[in-house]
Amino acid sequence: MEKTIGFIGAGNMAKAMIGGILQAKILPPEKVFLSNPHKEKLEAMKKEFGVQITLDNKEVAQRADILVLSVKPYLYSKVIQEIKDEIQQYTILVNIAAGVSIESIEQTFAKKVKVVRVMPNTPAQVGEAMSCVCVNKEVTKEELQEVMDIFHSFGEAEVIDENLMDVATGVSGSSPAYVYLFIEALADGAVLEGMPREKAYKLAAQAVLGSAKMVLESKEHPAKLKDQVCSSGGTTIEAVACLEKNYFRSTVIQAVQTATQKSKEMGKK
Ligand SMILES: NC(=O)C1=CN([C@@H]2O[C@H](COP(=O)(O)OP(=O)(O)OC[C@H]3O[C@@H](n4cnc5c(N)ncnc54)[C@H](O)[C@@H]3O)[C@@H](O)[C@H]2O)C=CC1
Ligand SMILES: O=C(O)[C@@H]1CCC=N1
Repeated sequence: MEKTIGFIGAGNMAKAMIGGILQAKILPPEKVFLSNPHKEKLEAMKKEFGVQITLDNKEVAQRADILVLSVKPYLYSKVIQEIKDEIQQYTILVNIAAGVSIESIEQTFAKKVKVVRVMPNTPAQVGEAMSCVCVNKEVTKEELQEVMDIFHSFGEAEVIDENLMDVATGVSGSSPAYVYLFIEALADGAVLEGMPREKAYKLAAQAVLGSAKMVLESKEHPAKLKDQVCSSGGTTIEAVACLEKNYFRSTVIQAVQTATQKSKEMGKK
């Protein structure tokens, strides 16, 4: 890719995306720019990835053709005020913040600006992200394709309507955390029954990975795949009954709803 990419904010999501981009070799580290107020954080990222670092957000805004605002949502308007005069007509601004709408960004700029809103997730770091993408009308089809190429380089990416961004946050942006809780709990159960912890994490994580792959590749309904595991009068149905009795699915449904509502609330502020 000819373009440069910049990240303002060197936190978890920037690290995951940079890791994914460099692993996929879609851009060399010299074309990746990164700013953050903490020198140590930047130096650690330089050491790990070889990217270009600076304490100056404006410098990244000047040098990036595609500029990812990877700061917390509440810092968006402050950072935009700081960099808005550095943005070129051709700069594509990528908004990855939970609850921050395209319209609110357009209003902060008070001039025409190309905005891509994305909800990625941290498995970007290992090339297995799920990113949901929408754009404003200033972004051309070719520019959307370039942005999609970046997000496809470290996982799956899909264009969705902006009104689905809050629920996309609930079901995929936030959900790696729920899955890690599940893996941790699976492993704790195994440790309780006497398995060494490291082995328990491996077994639990591989079971989750394999099951997810089955859903994606077989295209079967998850309930059918579940039925294939549950032998009549066997071990699994005992565990499934226990999960049902303790509101497992209902709790997960409520968790997705809660994250979605929170994203909506954040958008109203
Ligand atoms: N962590 C995740 O799984 C996901 C996060 N997001 C979004 O990504 C954005 C970043 O989230 P995280 O990386 O998790 O947060 P984080 O807290 O890990 O990273 C934010 C970084 O911004 C830096 N920062 C603070 N003030 C700054 C300023 N004025 N200029 C430049 N940098 C500044 C902080 O030092 C920190 O390194 C958020 O808007 C979040 O909603 C979206 C999808 C998933
Ligand atoms: O917790 C958050 O607000 C961010 C957005 C999705 C994942 N992390």
